Amino acid sequence: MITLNNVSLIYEGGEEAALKDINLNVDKGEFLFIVGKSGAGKSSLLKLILKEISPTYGDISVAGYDLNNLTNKQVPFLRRHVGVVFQDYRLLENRTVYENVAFAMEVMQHKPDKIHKRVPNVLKMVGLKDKARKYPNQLSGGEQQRVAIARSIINNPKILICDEPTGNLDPHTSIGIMKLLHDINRRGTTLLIATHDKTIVDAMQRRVVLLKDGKIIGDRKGGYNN
Ligand SMILES: Nc1ncnc2c1ncn2[C@@H]1O[C@H](COP(=O)(O)OP(=O)(O)OP(=O)(O)O)[C@@H](O)[C@H]1O
Repeated sequence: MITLNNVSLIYEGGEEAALKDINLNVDKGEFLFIVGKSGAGKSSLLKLILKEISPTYGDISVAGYDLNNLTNKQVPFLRRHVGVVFQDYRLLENRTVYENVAFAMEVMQHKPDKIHKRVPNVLKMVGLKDKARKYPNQLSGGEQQRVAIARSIINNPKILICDEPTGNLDPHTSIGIMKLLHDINRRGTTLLIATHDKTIVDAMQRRVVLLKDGKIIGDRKGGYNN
């Protein structure tokens, strides 16, 4: 589902490579944590997979797309297959929970009756059925993150990428969010989570890729320190 072959990334003006000779293969349906200290290269790796940036060297393929040969016009086709969740939720403040999630279907030009059917189902799945008419500032951080997750999966992506999804949440709320992501993974979505959060990595006991100074120095199943 995702393959990186000998990928290196040097930012413009950067002295050292942010990622160095990365080889990574993620199969369909996998659940993967990417961990490492601040500056290790986690966000850069996710940005490469989303084609927000391009590698200096190496090949990347995502959901069947060869990213080196993808034109700017084709990037939206890749993004249809890849949902994203950020630490800071990035919700539209002047739209309700329902509207935030529906908007992601509207931009994909789904028909209104399909939107009216699917949005309540996904809100129910993330535990927000009763909050559909609320605005983001009327919700807790955990609830806002659930809206962001609902929005990220509303178009059934093959891959879900999360950058520090529990970064702003307390431990109890974080575990709730992880259970939801686990559920989404069990339904078949390939899941990549970049995180510092040792508690959730230890709790889940899944594949953990450890980055240090832009290199993969560990790749095995278990807790944060394995
Ligand atoms: N736009 C940029 N231009 C130049 N250098 C960058 C840029 N973005 C990141 N870097 C550098 O690349 C390296 C990796 O950064 P990256 O953000 O991928 O790390 P990270 O592991 O996600 O860190 P954090 O956990 O703090 O988010 C760092 O040395 C960083 O300073």
